[in-house]
Amino acid sequence: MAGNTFGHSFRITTWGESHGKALGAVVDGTPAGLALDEADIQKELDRRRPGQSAAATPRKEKDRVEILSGVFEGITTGTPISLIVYNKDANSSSYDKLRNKPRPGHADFAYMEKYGHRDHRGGGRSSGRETIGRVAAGAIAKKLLGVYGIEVVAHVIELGGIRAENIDPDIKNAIEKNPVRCADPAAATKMLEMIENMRNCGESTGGIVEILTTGVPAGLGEPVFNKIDADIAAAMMGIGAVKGIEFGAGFKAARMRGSEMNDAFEVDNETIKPFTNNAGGVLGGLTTGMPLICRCAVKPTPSISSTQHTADMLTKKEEIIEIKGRHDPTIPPRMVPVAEAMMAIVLADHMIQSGRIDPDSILPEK
Ligand SMILES: Cc1cc2nc3c(=O)[nH]c(=O)nc-3n(C[C@H](O)[C@H](O)[C@H](O)COP(=O)(O)O)c2cc1C
Ligand SMILES: C=C(O[C@@H]1CC(C(=O)O)=C[C@@H](OP(=O)(O)O)[C@H]1O)C(=O)O
Repeated sequence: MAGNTFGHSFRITTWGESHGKALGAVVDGTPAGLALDEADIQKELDRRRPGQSAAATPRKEKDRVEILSGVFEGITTGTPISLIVYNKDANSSSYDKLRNKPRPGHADFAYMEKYGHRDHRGGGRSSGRETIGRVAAGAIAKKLLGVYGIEVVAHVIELGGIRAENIDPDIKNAIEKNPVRCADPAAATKMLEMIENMRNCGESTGGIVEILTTGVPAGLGEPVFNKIDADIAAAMMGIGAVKGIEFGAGFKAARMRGSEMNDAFEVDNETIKPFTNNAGGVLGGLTTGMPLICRCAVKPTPSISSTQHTADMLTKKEEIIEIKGRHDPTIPPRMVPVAEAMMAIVLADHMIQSGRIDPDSILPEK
């Protein structure tokens, strides 16, 4: 399968570059009968778009989406859904000097080694702007999952070494109250100060994004290949700047005893369920019916304004660069809607693959 496409039964292809004419997605496999309009998709793109706060790149884009196909009279037809967002505020001049000088930590060098020719403006295809297509497609997946009571919420739990301690239980609303999308307001204030300090000294910072999914039925996934956790890991690792993923107790599990790690079972109203959720809602590649919990480690933004060593790929001479332009001082807050979208896409894919989507139940009542 080509590198621009993800999924099996619910399949997305993203296309476009950061400074090209437009970006978008083609979504294949949405069942017919789902109520869908541009507002459903715009709502998610508005959470992703740049230029909204001191925690994000100052590039100003409205990121207005148009649905080109696959929806008639506000209802999906089961045919490919094509989505487009035009670039309006690409400022490519700051990239002229970088054409042959790869930015350390970005994809410039690896793309040149693979293709020998690339759109260097704004990082081209390797830009975080590619996530427009993911978030637009994810909005459709979220709408579909909503019919079945499945909800995905992501939030920033660590940034620049500052950890969220007192997390508001109403994470979904709490994260919309601060630009770092952390559900602990005190930690969010410190994180914002940290971002500002880093920016002032030409630096950037990374962090951890947690993705929580509730309402997932037990038994979703496959037992050997296409394990649900393997598919989620591939989805999350496919987002730029993600360097690691863990489920439930995650890396801490390596230091736990079996008796601590195992989620013992209890019976509640004749329903068997585990007391605890160190497994993060997955055992044997299948969901357990407990909330799905995973976390992604996000590296610091590679484009920083401090001087850095690089080399000119034409002259083969060492060079010093100072990167100008508009960059995210940190990526985790911007990752939140993207990680939610990728989780929703994997779950919608598995719901469809396993025959759990009933076309009669998604058709809105007349
Ligand atoms: C939403 C989002 C926004 C990003 N913003 C920036 C940015 O402003 N500047 C930058 O240099 N990298 C940014 N990145 C990271 C690069 O896209 C990423 O590091 C690059 O593609 C190399 O991929 P890798 O880090 O996964 O190896 C962003 C990534 C995402 C997902
Ligand atoms: C514009 C967005 O983020 C961009 C992600 C990005 C990168 O290298 O990933 C680099 C910057 O883009 P440019 O240099 O083209 O202005 C960011 O502003 C966006 O997410 O919409």
